[in-house]
Amino acid sequence: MAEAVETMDGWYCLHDLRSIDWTSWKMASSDEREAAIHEFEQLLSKWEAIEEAKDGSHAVYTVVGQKADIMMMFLRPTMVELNELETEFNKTKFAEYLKPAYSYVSVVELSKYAPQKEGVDPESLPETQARLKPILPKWEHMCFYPMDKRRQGENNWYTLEFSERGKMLYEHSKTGRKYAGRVKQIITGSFGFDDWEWGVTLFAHDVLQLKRIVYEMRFDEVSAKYGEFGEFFVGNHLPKENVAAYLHV
Ligand code: VOV
Repeated sequence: MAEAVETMDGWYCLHDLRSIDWTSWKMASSDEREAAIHEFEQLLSKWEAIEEAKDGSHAVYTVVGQKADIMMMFLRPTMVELNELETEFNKTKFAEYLKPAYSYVSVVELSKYAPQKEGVDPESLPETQARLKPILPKWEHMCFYPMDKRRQGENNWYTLEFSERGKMLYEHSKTGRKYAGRVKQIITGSFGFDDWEWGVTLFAHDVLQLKRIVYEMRFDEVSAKYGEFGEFFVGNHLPKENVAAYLHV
């Protein structure tokens, strides 16, 4: 039997994607629209204060293509807080004009494949804690997709020895490191939480870097042999000060 890797788990994560019902948004009076925008901006300010206090983080992006219009990513210390935040958002006026497009529940995850230093618990290190409870970058572009590791015939990730998986992930990390400063990745685990095994969230200033890293990684053994991918979503940063202009009709 192959051995499971130990994981370190951080903040809980919700990717919440909605489509805007532009018809009913346009039919609303301008007062109603203004009130809905104002209330949403206030909620964004509340989320900013939570981020400032390092009690969570969030990122809001518009989505390119027909799969959704807005993509929100939330991180919170507990699943309960994540649920409360979702419910609070659902009760807003703005949410009345939104239709669910996709959602994904997971938790920020780091695995202990790398050799551990004698007597040092990696989870106690401040740099590990910063990665488990990250403040999401507000870079220009974001891409999100869920993925699995294949369990088919010859290619079954879950029957490979620990050392073999570790070696492949080390090779994977070498490809990733080439993109340092250009792509920031947040890997979230979703075993038991959602339909896929991991969520992959990538941030970039230059959108082409997202295409390049995903393409280049296809040639890493771990992705080439074992990667299975769900739907991809890509979008552009929507800062609070641009919300009113984005929703203007
Ligand atoms: C942006 C760069 C980048 C870098 C530096 C990087 C590094 C690393 C390291 C060091 C490790 C292992 C330890 C840990 O930290 O968990 C991982 C782990 C993981 N990765 Fe990664 N990854 C990147 C980027 C990166 C991308 C773009 C993808 C999507 C793959 C693709 O084909 O579309 C990905 C996936 C994953 C997954 C699903 C895991 C968990 C695997 C498991 O079985 O547990 N990842 N990753």
